[in-house]
Amino acid sequence: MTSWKANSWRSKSIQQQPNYKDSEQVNWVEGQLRSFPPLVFAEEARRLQQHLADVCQGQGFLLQGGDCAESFTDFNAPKIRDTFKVMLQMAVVLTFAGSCPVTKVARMAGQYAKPRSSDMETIDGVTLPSYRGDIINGIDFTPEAREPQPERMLTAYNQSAATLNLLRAFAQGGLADLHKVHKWNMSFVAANPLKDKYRQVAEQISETLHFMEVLGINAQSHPTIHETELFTSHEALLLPYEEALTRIDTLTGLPYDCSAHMLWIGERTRQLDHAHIEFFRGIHNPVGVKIGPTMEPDELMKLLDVLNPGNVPGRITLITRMGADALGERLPALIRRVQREGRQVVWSSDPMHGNTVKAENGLKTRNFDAIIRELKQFFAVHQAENSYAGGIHLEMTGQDVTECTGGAYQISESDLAKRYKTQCDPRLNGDQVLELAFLIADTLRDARNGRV
Ligand SMILES: O=C[C@H](O)[C@H](O)COP(=O)(O)O
Ligand SMILES: C=C(OP(=O)(O)O)C(=O)O
Ligand SMILES: [Mn+2]
Repeated sequence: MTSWKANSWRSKSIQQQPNYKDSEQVNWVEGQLRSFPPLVFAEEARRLQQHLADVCQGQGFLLQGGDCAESFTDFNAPKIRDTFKVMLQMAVVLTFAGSCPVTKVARMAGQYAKPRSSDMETIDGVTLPSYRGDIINGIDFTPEAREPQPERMLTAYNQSAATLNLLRAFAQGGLADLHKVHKWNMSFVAANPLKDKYRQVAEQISETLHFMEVLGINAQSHPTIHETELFTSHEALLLPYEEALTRIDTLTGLPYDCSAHMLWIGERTRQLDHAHIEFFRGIHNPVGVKIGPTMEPDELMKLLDVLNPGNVPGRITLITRMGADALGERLPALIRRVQREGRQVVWSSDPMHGNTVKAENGLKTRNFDAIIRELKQFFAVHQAENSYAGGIHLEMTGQDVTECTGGAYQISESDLAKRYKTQCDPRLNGDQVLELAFLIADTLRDARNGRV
């Protein structure tokens, strides 16, 4: 294999990139980004990889989630706070159910570039380039907005820095206090129409916290009760941006993409001989790979050979997004091959992207039951294959949007337009995503007990 450089992807074929008109402006923006400080520290990425290595061994669980696409305009503290809170609330339920540490990785502070099914969009007979995420072009349906603008990379950097700053403050400044998070969960259960379903787990957690208090385990004796650790991630789609934030770590001398702790490769850009795989093979961050229903075992092995030649645990997270109907048929062969060849991977389930449908009114949506069905099948298939189902990957927000149908509040297709705010794909709202955590609590507990 040829030697790797942060820019060696440039000699390969590439998918899903913008066509910038002004290449001098692109060069200038890249120069600016190269001169800016990294957003994360390589040591943090190694720490996340260690957590993921534990998940590989069945000693933890990965919770990854956030917007499909972050927005430049809908950017404010309550929005960041609400998603942060709901992730913590889910993590408490999953930690309790699985009796294992839950590693939290947000799709935040950098999730701005979107691959699209079609390069063009047509509305009422007018055809324009598709929206590709705020780091590339604007969502408004006008020729000006849809023109890719390189300076958007600078806004994305600045906004990522501000988001990360607030997340770090929330994580360490007291908002993450375990007792507080549990109180929010109790309020969620009390208000939910299906409260009887969720009450038992919530009460068991209350009893456990009370027991800990009695033993003197509190925030004074154990400061970790008062804080948490949250990592960031996004799809590293826009390679000029990712290249410019790739730095040599002074401690190890190795290249890390310092735009986030974890980066993933999308389903549409994982061609073995293309640019994204070339870029990813050289960075040392933990890496996710989206795996759709067409993936074959041979191809998966080749991908792992390139991305993780040393078979290092925690380096690779395989994020399956096959759809509730295809997963049962497609996943077992991949698991068997991974096991037969002794490959170290975290298996995570994205139950969102294989279950997208178009509602009658034309809005993209996903049904809550289909999402739960894919998740439950993911756990069942792993259990049947004696493999460890190590994580979930969700498009979600803490806010009260109406983008996915179903859940206890029975959002119907006709409700979708009420608060449909996503920039790209439909997200689970705060209530739906907590329900999901409570609903899979038993499944996770059984899966982990089956293994022990
Ligand atoms: O988030 C993922 C993709 O960008 C998204 O699912 C593509 O959506 P599209 O089919 O509307 O292009
Ligand atoms: C683009 C995404 O997913 P996928 O590559 O799996 O379609 C995404 O996670 O938003
Ligand atoms: Mn998406």
